[in-house]
Amino acid sequence: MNIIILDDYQDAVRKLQCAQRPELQNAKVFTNTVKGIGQLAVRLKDAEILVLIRERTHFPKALLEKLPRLKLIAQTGRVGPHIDVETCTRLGIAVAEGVGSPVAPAELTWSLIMASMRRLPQYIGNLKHGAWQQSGLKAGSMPPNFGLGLTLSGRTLGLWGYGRIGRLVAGYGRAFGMKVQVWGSEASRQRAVADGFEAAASREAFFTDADVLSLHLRLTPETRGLVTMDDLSRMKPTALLVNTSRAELIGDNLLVTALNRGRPGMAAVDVFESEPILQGHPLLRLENAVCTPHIGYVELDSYENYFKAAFDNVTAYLAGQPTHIVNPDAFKLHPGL
Ligand SMILES: NC(=O)C1=CN([C@@H]2O[C@H](COP(=O)(O)OP(=O)(O)OC[C@H]3O[C@@H](n4cnc5c(N)ncnc54)[C@H](O)[C@@H]3O)[C@@H](O)[C@H]2O)C=CC1
Ligand SMILES: O=C(O)C(=O)COP(=O)(O)O
Repeated sequence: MNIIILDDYQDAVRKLQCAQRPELQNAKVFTNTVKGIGQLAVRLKDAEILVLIRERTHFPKALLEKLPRLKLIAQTGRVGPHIDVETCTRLGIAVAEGVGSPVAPAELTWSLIMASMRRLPQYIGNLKHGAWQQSGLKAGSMPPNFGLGLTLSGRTLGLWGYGRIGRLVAGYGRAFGMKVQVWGSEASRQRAVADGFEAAASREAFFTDADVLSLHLRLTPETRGLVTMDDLSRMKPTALLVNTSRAELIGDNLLVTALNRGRPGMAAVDVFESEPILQGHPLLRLENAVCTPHIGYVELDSYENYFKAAFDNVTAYLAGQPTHIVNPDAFKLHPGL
């Protein structure tokens, strides 16, 4: 089988020692992302199995129809709107998802919360340049009171979304003595209440009350642009907004405008509308923004469970026992694989 692995710019394949899986030994690995349909069609024309590392390459109908040999797309993580699954089913292309553990992204969220609330990136950066700032950061162009961090205990942690990651983040918040308030769908709020957390009384109260507000939703047509300027302008000038989910829930420009206005006072983000972001991106220039390069799953345990899950799906498919297929009807075209 002709196997192509796309977008491995975190070197997951080598780190997983895929070379030791005989079935993947001859797989062609691309580390750079190509976006145009024409270029992709050339790159992928012989592919029978495609492994997608994350979701950087999109597979709309126009591209899928140009890949006549394709039988399987195996994706790290959940299959999102970047793959036209309906077209895949019609063309007999099976799509498999490889779900990882929510622990690593939940822990990254907490790393960002703790680092940001105590201004660690700023202190560490300044100390490297010789500034011993034991009595707080110098105000400079930063919002008032930004120079002193805040403790978490007794403060309010607002979580929009209570899925696999949100739920873990809530539990860690409880361990820090925070008051956890959940907003989101009725079902999410009910699950949070069943776990002993509070549901926010209203969307307005959710944004007004939070000292730390973190988003844990999936990006869908309904959640794109979900957070508005109205929401952000209700936030406290001392509050921290965290986004490890998807940039499009807010939009980079809106967030930059809100941070420039000082509500919220600070943001910590792992996700951007276009990745990798370019040097000079406005969020990188803001003193009250802490940015990481989409590293929710970038740590050893995840490489072993998250990326491995996608490769296991390829191995199972090749062994004639496909696993984690989201569109089993695709097999109607190729009953014997
Ligand atoms: N920065 C990074 O590297 C990573 C980012 N992510 C992102 O984090 C976000 C959250 O991911 P997860 O927590 O795994 O998503 P999830 O699918 O578990 O939850 C997402 C949403 O679905 C709702 N939901 C989940 N189960 C439900 C149920 N049984 N009933 C009703 N509603 C339910 C949740 O309340 C939440 O609003 C996503 O946007 C994901 O793409 C995930 C992993 C790594
Ligand atoms: O890698 C990411 O950023 C993801 O969002 C993957 O999360 P998922 O495994 O799709 O829930």
